Amino acid sequence: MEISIIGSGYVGTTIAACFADVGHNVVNVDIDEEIVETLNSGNSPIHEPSLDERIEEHAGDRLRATTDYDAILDTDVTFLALSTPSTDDGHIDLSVMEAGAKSLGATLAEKDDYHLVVTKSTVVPTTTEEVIAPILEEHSGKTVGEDFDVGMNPEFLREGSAVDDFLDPDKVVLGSHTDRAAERLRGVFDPLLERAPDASLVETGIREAEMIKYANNAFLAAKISLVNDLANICKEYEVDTDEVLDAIGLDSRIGSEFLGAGVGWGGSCFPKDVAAIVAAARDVGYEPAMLDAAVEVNDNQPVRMLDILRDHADPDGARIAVLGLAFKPGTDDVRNSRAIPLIDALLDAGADVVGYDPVATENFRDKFPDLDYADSAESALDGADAALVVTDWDEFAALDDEFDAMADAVVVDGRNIVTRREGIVYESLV
Ligand SMILES: NC(=O)C1=CN([C@@H]2O[C@H](COP(=O)(O)OP(=O)(O)OC[C@H]3O[C@@H](n4cnc5c(N)ncnc54)[C@H](O)[C@@H]3O)[C@@H](O)[C@H]2O)C=CC1
Ligand SMILES: O=C(O)[C@H]1O[C@H](OP(=O)(O)OP(=O)(O)OC[C@H]2O[C@@H](n3ccc(=O)[nH]c3=O)[C@H](O)[C@@H]2O)[C@H](O)[C@@H](O)[C@@H]1O
Repeated sequence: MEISIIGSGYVGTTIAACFADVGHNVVNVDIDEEIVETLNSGNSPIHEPSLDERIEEHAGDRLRATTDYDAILDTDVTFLALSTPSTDDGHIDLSVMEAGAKSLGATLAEKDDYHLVVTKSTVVPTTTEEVIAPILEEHSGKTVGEDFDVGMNPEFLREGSAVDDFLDPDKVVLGSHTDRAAERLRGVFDPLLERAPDASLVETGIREAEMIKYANNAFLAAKISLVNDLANICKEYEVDTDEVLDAIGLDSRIGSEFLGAGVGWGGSCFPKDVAAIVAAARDVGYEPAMLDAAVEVNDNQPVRMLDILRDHADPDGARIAVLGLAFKPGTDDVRNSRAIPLIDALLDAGADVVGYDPVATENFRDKFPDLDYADSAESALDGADAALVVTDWDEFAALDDEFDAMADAVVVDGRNIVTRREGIVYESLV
């Protein structure tokens, strides 16, 4: 099938390379010329395991990129993979989606045959039908349901394992309203589903598909917050948190994944998506008490971590090593990293902070240009009065003698990964 993808960021690039991999011809349309050039030269504009090889293999053949929306005219289906950030009050910001839909609509005016437009981005229920479709109609002069259809296909990939997650998903969710749209969407995913026989296919309505994405992310974020709530109680009662969580994970109704207690969830999606669905709920007069609580628990984990630090060291004037700046291991992404509220609070308290991360230092430097950065965990710890472990990188779990070089070997572990031993004052957050 001929597929066009608008937006070649994290999601657009990954799905383009993977669609090419399963045999489709794919064109990425992005306004960023550098991204387009990078893709056309066979390289990946983002860091993601096994993406480079796929782009190198398919670029110039089944995969190409352009800044020209006219490329859409030769395709059967267009995916909108544009960013959907938050406004200051937490609502979804649709301005990028609206701009993309306008350009797409104007291009579709020139298309003679039927076309399918699929929202891949995470959008609140009704957006595809009540925002995107009317823009497409206005700018193309065509009628939805007659000349073209809209659909919704939420994405569940994770950063750091995006290619594997996309090619071997738990489920594929296809939202549509007409048989014609459903059939074309199935045609896109058939070759992928043949290669991933364990994946479930969920065919549903458009607003259901939109809500499934939020329900998925909100459930996972709330699961971590509930785990953290329980872990905080464990700590107060001096109960071994790991033993409790391992045991509850054996109940198949609970499951053992996403039970990692600690300093909480960050990243480019959980915080903005939970905020967006909470704001959308309030817009229709519903108070989402569970989701509010999930956010409150998450916001409070860094505060608890600093309280624990204060039990052992006064941050004022102290040199504090922060180990881990990425929002999770395996990525250089620092968006909404838990390190941000922690470092803000440490600086407010008068601490002299030194940060270290195996790969995310440069991205963090953009946010905190004046911070002191170390080029290894060892040098961050050298002479420090205390250390906070914020990201669960394997190399932090392996630290040992390096703690002996600290002025005071106080370690507060926000991810429960450091091995407790003689000679260090060790306290885990949970
Ligand atoms: N990043 C992730 O891990 C996941 C993201 N999502 C959702 O997917 C959507 C896209 O997210 P990302 O790929 O992370 O965004 P991104 O910000 O990485 O990429 C967006 C791309 O769109 C391009 N762009 C902006 N305006 C444009 C226009 N008018 N025409 C053409 N291109 C334009 C930008 O240059 C950029 O390359 C969001 O709704 C996000 O919530 C869903 C699952 C996973
Ligand atoms: O919508 C999205 O963009 C994506 O958001 C998350 O993926 P991602 O943000 O890449 O990373 P996760 O592995 O889910 O981790 C998110 C945050 O939760 C934290 N986390 C995760 C798991 C856990 O057990 N405990 C925990 O604190 C991580 O440290 C991280 O800060 C979802 O897992 C994806 O399914 C979804 O597609």
